[in-house]
Formats: sequence, structure tokens, C-alpha cells
Amino acid sequence: MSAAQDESKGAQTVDVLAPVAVDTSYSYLAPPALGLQPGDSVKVPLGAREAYGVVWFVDDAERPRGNLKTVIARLDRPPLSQKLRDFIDWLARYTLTPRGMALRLATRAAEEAAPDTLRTLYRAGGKKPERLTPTRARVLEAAQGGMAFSKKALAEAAACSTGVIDGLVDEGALETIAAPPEPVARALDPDFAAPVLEPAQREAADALTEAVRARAFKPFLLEGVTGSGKTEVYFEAVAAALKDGGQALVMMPEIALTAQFLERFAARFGEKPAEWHSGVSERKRARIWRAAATGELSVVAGARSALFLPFRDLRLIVVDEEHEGAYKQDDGASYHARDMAVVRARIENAAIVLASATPSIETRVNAERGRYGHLRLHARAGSRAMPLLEPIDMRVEGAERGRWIAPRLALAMGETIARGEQALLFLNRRGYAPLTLCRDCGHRFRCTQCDAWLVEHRFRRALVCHHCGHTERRPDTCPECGAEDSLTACGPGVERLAEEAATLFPDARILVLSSDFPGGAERLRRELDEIAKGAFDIVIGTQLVAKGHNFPHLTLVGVVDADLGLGSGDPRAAERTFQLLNQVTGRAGRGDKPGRALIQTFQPEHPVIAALLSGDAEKFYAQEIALRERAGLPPFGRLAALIVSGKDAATAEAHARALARAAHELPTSSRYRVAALGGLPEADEIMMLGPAEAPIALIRGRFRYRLLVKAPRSADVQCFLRDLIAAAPKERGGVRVQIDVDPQSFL
Ligand SMILES: Nc1ncnc2c1ncn2[C@@H]1O[C@H](COP(=O)(O)OP(=O)(O)OP(=O)(O)O)[C@@H](O)[C@H]1O
Ligand SMILES: [Zn+2]
Repeated sequence: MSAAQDESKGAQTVDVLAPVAVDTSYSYLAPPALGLQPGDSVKVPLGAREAYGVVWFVDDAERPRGNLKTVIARLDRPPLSQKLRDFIDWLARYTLTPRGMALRLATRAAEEAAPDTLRTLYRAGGKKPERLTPTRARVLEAAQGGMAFSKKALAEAAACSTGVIDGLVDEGALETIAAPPEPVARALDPDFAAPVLEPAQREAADALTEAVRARAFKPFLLEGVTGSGKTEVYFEAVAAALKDGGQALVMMPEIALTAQFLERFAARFGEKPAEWHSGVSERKRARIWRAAATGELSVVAGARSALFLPFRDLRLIVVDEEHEGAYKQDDGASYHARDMAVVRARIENAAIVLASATPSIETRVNAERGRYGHLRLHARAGSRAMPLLEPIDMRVEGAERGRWIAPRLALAMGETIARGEQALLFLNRRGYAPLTLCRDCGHRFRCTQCDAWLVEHRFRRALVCHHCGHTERRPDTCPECGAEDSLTACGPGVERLAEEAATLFPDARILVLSSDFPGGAERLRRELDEIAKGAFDIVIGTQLVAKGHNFPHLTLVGVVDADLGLGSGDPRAAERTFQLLNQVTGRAGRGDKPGRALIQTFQPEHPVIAALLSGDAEKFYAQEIALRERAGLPPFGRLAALIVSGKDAATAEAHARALARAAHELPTSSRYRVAALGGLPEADEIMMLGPAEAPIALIRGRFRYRLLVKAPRSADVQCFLRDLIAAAPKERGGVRVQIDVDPQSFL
């Protein structure tokens, strides 16, 4: 026996998945000394380089070796649990994402991690300094008692510069010690400040805590009107998970903005939860990742990517504002975080709560059919009333030309401000004006890379494309005909409304809240906080202000254009508008005083507007659900979109046509049936619609065509899509095909 053969004796064969855009794992030999288990992280040779990967499968039996490469090393990283690996496999299969990319969602934070560095702390050193100034005395006094402090904390405590501390170290009056980094989250106390719940809240909270204790998969819809105290209810479920020593994940659509949520959490549990979103530093995210795996950390509040954390003992997932479109991730892997949260909860045997004042149709149907427990709060907490909603019919009492605030809304704003209360104007449009044109020649400013108008942003003195970010200076003369002073802004954005409000109320403190101002999330957080404290009389904002915020002084909401969004051909337009308008009007009257909302519309009789005004959500859901059922739309049928794009319109279109043809030429399958071209489809057949030019036909210089797959629930859509891609001609000439299972956007 040669030495090499001898060495391989007892070696394992392992399948390793690398977090790259491939679907398959590769086999390697692993020296027995590594003792590899599924879930372990390893370094392996991959092509010409070394890559990081996760062991998916271990085979201890002798296997023909071929010329397998050998695992280089095992990394010191908590293993990925079987459950998390199952979840990754599930997500990859369902969304048709390469498995490696799905794995990357879970390991990215760990990969990018710089090693934990030790911190330098300072404490009293025993020697007396040669010169004892009053400042130095203060430092030494602060460092009394053997405790160690960071340089910054010590300097702050003694109100001196950090140079003073360095001087004291040089003289031995202070000494330095190396300490591990601060914990990513402090221990939470489930009994820190338990609230007194109202009877309806109590009942819902009891159902949730019972489910958490049962350690079984149990989904709930927590449906409660705006301000009904849903947060306090699911906090009780979090408390139950904590009491059992388990972990909880609270997902929010705009976590970066929800400082208020973190404060409320701290008031309930004594400390803030670990926060997880793109604004958290890489190093910190790596530590949270590890702490979730070791169980050192118990609650994470995070954006959709928190769903992939390696929790050791996950007992509860809360998806707050479950209807939010922000849960759909569309670049890279395309998945719906709310739906995937339900899958993860099932795999983890955990309870899951989907909370909303206006649930998605999908969730609502699941609750009605008994698949989800349905917990309801019909009234606001603390005997507060729902806001009074009134329409302003813009056909008869609209604003004068060039203005957007109707007289009756202006009047209400004036009264509100005079009482020392706040008014909110809501318009879901950033910038100053959505279109700029030349009065002389009719020239319209368009993006050269996208099928879109350039939006004027007057504060930034620029014309901006909202699809690709292209920015140009607004010229003084028309680039087409050269006319001077001929450029006109058409239609309003929030900046233009602010101008109008300032003319109407010159003394009012006005704030425009928009995500495109410099300062980012930090600035928005501060501004939201200032609004809550009453620092402004009039707040003007896009959907950013609609979401889950609590502004106690806000009593009037003016919806400037309720019809915006209803006109699009999007199958979800009605649902989305209903949700958004409910959310935004729900900001009124959450404090001590009652709220009121005025809705400007050109079509007060539109079913969505009528349902909103009547406060009859039941009627809206009944109508919308019946409509979807008749049309075979989700959740009664399934949809998947194929977006074919290319630098050249003809090539992209040709490929889209080839895909459509391929669908009809697939061999028969037992998993699905494809409707014949031209004829009426049978109830159990998949329909292939398109290709059609996408509503936004050009984005970032790429021409786009869409195909829509409409399938009955009985069909295996994933299988169909996989067969279709395999049968389709190869993507050539820069053509890309993007698959979007359960699409939310149809643009
Ligand atoms: N039992 C209670 N007694 C008194 N006040 C309560 C109670 N529960 C909740 N509140 C208060 O009611 C307000 C609304 O609660 P919360 O923000 O939880 O509502 P929500 O249902 O999440 O609303 P939204 O869907 O609009 O975000 C908060 O100020 C909260 O402190
Ligand atoms: Zn553009």
C-alpha cells in the first residue's frame, strides 16, 4: 500500500456547497482528522482558487475516489443547522434560485466578517502621577473601584480630552487591558414592564403565548385596526419565547427607520433587541450572526435578510405589516420574505404571527380558510376613536389651477394648526414635479436609459430618473428649441406641495420627509422623532410617513391624490391603494385628541375609495377575494413572471418569443399541463401569456419583455419553469432571463 492510499483510508467524502451562483454542490475528500459534520464550514479548492463552502452531506462509506480534491481546512464557525440547510434548499427550489445563491443569503454576513478585535480598556494603575492637575484627578476618580472603561467613556466622565488619559497611562497611573468586544445584545427581561392589556388584546396574546410554548408550527394572522395595539400583543409572544429560553425574530419592512420601535421594545424588555439591516456595520452583523448561532442573543429585529440568520432555537417569527411590498426582494435572488418566513417557521417548528391592519389578500384567505389562526382587534387601544374620514370630490370642490390643496383641506389645516396640533399631507411622489416640458415646442425631459420621465428635484436643482438614478442639471433653456424661460413643471411632488403649504401658511413649521434627501436613514430617524415630539405643524411626505409610526400630536391627515395608483393595470392596484390609504389615515388621532382625514379624489364612487370611506374593510375583502377567485389570480392560482431583457430590443424580443414557443413544445408531464396555443385553457392547465413589452420597456439601457405564467394551484409551476428553461434556446447576445415566482410588481 502506498503512502497516499494509506492516508486516504477512512477519509470521508463530503459534498460542499459554495455560496456562488451555481446550483450543485461538489464532492471532496476530507481527512478523517477533520471529523466533518453536515453544516460545517470549510475551505476548499474551487477551480484555480480557494473558496469557502458549507458541508451539505457526509459519506463515511468507501466511494470510488476518482480524482477528488481534498478539503483544505475546517473553519472555526458555528455549523449551519439541518433546519437552516433545509430552508435554504427549499427556498432555492421554490424560487428557482441557484442553491449557492440561496446559501449566500445565509452566510454572507459571516463571510464578510473581519475577525473580532479586542478592545483596549483603561483602569487605575496603582502609581501616582508626578503632577496631579484637577483634570487628572477627575480621571483617576472616575476610574476608581477597579472597573475598566473605554477611553471615550473615561474622557467623557472626566470631561477631558483623550490626551489626558494617554498621559496617565505613560506614567503608570492608568493601565490598559485587552477585553473582548461588547456583547451585541444585552439580556432581555420578559417581565421588565408587562403592560395591562385590554380584553381583546389579552385574548389574542394568550393564543400566541400558548402557541409559542407548544413548540409547534402555528401560523396566525393578527389583524387589528391601526392603533389597536398589535405591537403590545406580539410582545407577549416574544416574552413567552424568552421565558422558555428560546429566540424570536421580529421582521419589519423599514427597520432602519423604526427607532421608535426599538425604544418601545426597550421599555417593555429593559433593553433593545439586536438590530439587523444594511445600515448595521459588517463587523457587527458578523457578531450578531455568531450570537444567533450560539444562542447568546435572543431577539433580532430586522429587515427581510434577518430571515437567514442561523438561529439556534427559534420559537417565534413576527412579520409586522405583513402586507408590505418591501418584503419582496427582487434583485439577485427573488423571494417574498413573508412567505419564506412561514416556510422557515414550519421547518423550525415555530409559531409565526403575521400582523397588519390591512392584510394581504393571500393571508386573509389563508385565515378565512382556517389555515392560519385569525386573531382580531376591532377597536383602537385606550378607547381612542378611529379617525373620521371624509371625501373631497375634486370635480366639484377641487383646488384652483396650478394648486393641489382644495379649499376645504386648507381650511381644516388652518384650524388644526391653530389648535396647536399637527397636519400631515400625504402624496406618494418624491421630488418637485413628475414631468418637465417646454411650453413652446412640447419637448419632454426623458431618461435616455429608461422608459421614464425625469422627475424634477428642486431642492437638489436636478432632473432625476427614478429608475436608474440618472441625474442631470435642469437647464435654463429648452435643449430642443432653445426657447428661454419656457420650461414648465407639470403635476405635483412633495416638494411642490411644501411650496404651496408655505404660501398658505407662511408661519407654519413645515417638514418635507423624503428618502432622497442627504443624510439617509440617520436623518429620517431624527426627523421622525422630531415629528413625534411636535416640532412641526405640517408634515409632507410619501409612503415613508404612512408606515407604523406613532405621532401623538397628529390629528389631521390630508390625502392629496387618492386616485394615484388606481389607474395602473397592476392586478394588485386596488389592494395596494386600500392598504396604503388605510395606513396613512390611520396616523391621525393616535394621541389624546380625535383624528380626521380628508381624502381628495376625482372618483369618490370607486370601490376602493368607497370601501375606505365607509370603514368597511370586510366588504372590500369580500369583493376583492371574489374577483381574484373568478380570475384565478393568487391565492386561487399561481403566477410567475419571466422578464427577458437585452441591450437590443429585437434580440430580447426574439428570445422571449422562443421561450413562449418552447413552453408549447414541452413533452407531456405528469406534474403539469400546458394549454394549447389559441384555444381556451382547461381549469387544470398552465397559460403562457405574452411576450409583451414590459410597461417600463427600457430600464438602465436594457429593453424588457415579459411573459406571464398563470397556473392553477394543482400544477407544479417550479417543475414547469425548470423544464422550460432547460428546453429554451441558450441565452445569447447579452440576453438575460429573470424568473420571478409570485411576482408583486408587474412593471
Ligand atoms: N392596553 C393598552 N392600553 C393603553 N394603550 C395602549 C394599549 N395597547 C397599546 N396602547 C397604545 O396604543 C397605541 C397604538 O399601539 P400600536 O402601535 O401597538 O398599534 P398598532 O396596532 O401596531 O398600530 P398600526 O397598525 O397603526 O401600526 C400606542 O401608543 C400604544 O402604546
Ligand atoms: Zn433612467
